[in-house]
Order: sequence, then structure tokens, then C-alpha cells
Amino acid sequence: MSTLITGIGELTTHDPEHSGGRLRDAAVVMDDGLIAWVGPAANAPAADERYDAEGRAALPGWVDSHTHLVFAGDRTAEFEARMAGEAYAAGGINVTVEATRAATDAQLERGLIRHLEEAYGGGTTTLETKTGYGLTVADERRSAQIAARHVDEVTFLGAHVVPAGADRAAYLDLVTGEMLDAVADTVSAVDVFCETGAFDEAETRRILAAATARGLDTHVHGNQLGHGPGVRLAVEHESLSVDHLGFLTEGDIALLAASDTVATVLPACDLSTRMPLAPARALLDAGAHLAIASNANPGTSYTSSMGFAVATAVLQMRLTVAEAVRAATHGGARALGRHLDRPGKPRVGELTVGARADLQILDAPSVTHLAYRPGMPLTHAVWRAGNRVRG
Ligand SMILES: N=CN[C@@H](CCC(=O)O)C(=O)O
Ligand SMILES: [Zn+2]
Repeated sequence: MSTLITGIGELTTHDPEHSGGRLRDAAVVMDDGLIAWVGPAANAPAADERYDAEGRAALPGWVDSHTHLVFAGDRTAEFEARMAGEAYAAGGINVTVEATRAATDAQLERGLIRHLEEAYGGGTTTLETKTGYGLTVADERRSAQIAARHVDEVTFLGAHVVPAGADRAAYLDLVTGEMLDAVADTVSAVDVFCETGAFDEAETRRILAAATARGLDTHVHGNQLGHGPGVRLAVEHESLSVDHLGFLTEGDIALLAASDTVATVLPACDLSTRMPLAPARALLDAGAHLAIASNANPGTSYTSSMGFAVATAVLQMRLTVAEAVRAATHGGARALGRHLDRPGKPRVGELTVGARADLQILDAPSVTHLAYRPGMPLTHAVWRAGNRVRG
């Protein structure tokens, strides 16, 4: 079944062949879950069904490359304390760990589905989520298995913190050994929280090496709470991404600019933790690959709204709307290694022939409205793999 979407007032493709990635009065044909044709509406071929966008803007669905959505419990009190002046500290993670361990599988799955519905309702079509609130072999395994039933990419974050009451050396052995083996078939990548209060340089190196030895991709949570080795380790290890980046030196920016490791910024988290905004403008100007993600989690960023993240990146981080949209789609795909076709996984984050047909239509004439009308519900219709899932 093929679908023609026509009457697109402004189409963002990310294909440089199409007027630098932006077309006016455009159309798209989807067939068999993939983009089959993109071009001027006047030249569009026929299809089995037709949808008229009536002049609205269309763009790739959001690729949210960083979330933590397998959890139970609530951190409202911690948020209130932060808004009253307390600093964020990694230790809060243990509050969610306790609640997650106490939850049944069904409760965790229901919570995940509820949060995914929110994310998808806002135009997200590809989503990564991490384990990291179980921190025992059984709890990390069930978190990974529940996530794998519902999301595109699952990342093992056993190295979130050393759980309360655990022996540090023994936990390091577990997270690089038995616990990693228990999830290795279920996840595609391993993440490490490299930060004071979480894991230091030597520990991070060991965890990244254990992941690579099992053929898994890697990510690093780095430079969130202060300056540190996160960026350097991610780049040295050729990790897919290093995420957060509120505290960067000129040297860190130069390292990222010279590497394929994606610099992932998390604007909603920076706001919610009242930490410095990551220098997205400087990263792009230096030539780094940039992604924007939600970091949806109950501690530091309890929102999965990619529209909000994009608006904040424009209004506060000084990106253009086109740069922010690219970082939240193509950038996120690159951060997950999904900007290239993989066996059984067509590339995402762009509207080019052969890519997965993931497309959102805004109730607005241009993507500029994402920042011009921040916080407004602009998602009008969404297709995922060629199926209309919203609107
Ligand atoms: N920094 C580490 N992990 C999460 C926060 C987790 C939490 O506080 O529950 C983050 O990305 O911000
Ligand atoms: Zn995170």
C-alpha cells in the first residue's frame, strides 16, 4: 500500500539535493514502510491513497536518542528541593532504584507504555531507552527485556551508580561480567555515567572495554556535573555519543570536532537541574556532530517533549531552527548508529528515498513555529514506517 502526502507547504528532508534539505510545495510518497519518492507536489506520482497536508510543514519524526523510561516511583520532592536551591547529585538515582526494584514487571511495563505514548504523541518516531534503575542482575535483565518489547534501541546502563549498600569492587566485577552477559543479547549498546559520584576514569575505561569485547556499541554520560574525562574517554573509545556536556573545555570541543562521536545535548535536563546549558552553538561552529535528546527520566528531565528540547535549543542555546531540527532527527539517528541502513533496520532521521517512512506534520506552515510558539501542541499527524499512527 503506497501513500502520497501532498500539499506540504514546507518539507524538511535533510537531503542536500533538495534545495539544501528544504522544499516548498512538496510531496512525499511512502511505500512498503519506506520513503519511495520526494519532490515538488506538481510532479508527484500516483499512489494507492492520498493525504493533503493543506500547506502545513512536514519533517522527519523526532529521533530521541537518550531516555531512561523503565522506572517506578516519583521524585517530586527532590525537584521541589532543587527549585528551592539544592544542587542535583547523582545519589538521587538510588531513590528510583529502590522503587523500580519493588515494582512488578507489569507495573514497569505499564509505566513505560504510558511514557512512550506521551513521547509518540509529540512526534517522536524512534526512541532509545536505557536500563539503569535496577542495578542487580535480575532487575537489569528484566528492565532490558521490558524495554526491548517496546522501543527501537535499548542501552544497558548498569554503570549508572554503584547501588546503595553494594561493595564498589564487587559491583564493578558484576557490571563488566555477569550483569553485562545477562543483557548482552537484548541491548545494542552500553552506557557509563562518568562523573564524580558515579564512575571514575579507570572504571569507565574498564566498562567501555567490556562492552566492546562483547560487540556492543557504547555511549558515555559525561561532563554533566563538572569538568572531567567523559568526552576524552568517549572520543578515544570511538563511542557513538557522549551526552550532557554542560562543562566543556576548548580541548573537549576540539576533540569532539575531530571525531565521529556525536555530542548529544539535553536542553530540558540543563533547565530542570539548573545547570549550565551545553555549548551547542560552539560545538556546531567547531564542526562537531550534534544531537538533541530529551533525557526523559524522573530525576533530571521529566519530559519526553522533543518539541520543547528543540525550542530551548533555539531560544537558549542559539541554534537556528533548521540546526535544532536536524540535531533532533538526523543527529539523534547518528547518535544511535541509525543514520545508516542496518540489516532489517532502514535508516531513520531523514526523508530520503529508502529511509524508514517516519514523518510528522506540524499544525503550522513552517518548522520556525516550533520555537516561535514554544510549548504549543503542534503535532498534527505522524507516520511511522509508513503507518499513520497519529492524526
Ligand atoms: N546522569 C545520569 N543519569 C540521568 C539522571 C538519572 C536520575 O537522576 O534519575 C541523567 O542523564 O540525567
Ligand atoms: Zn541520561
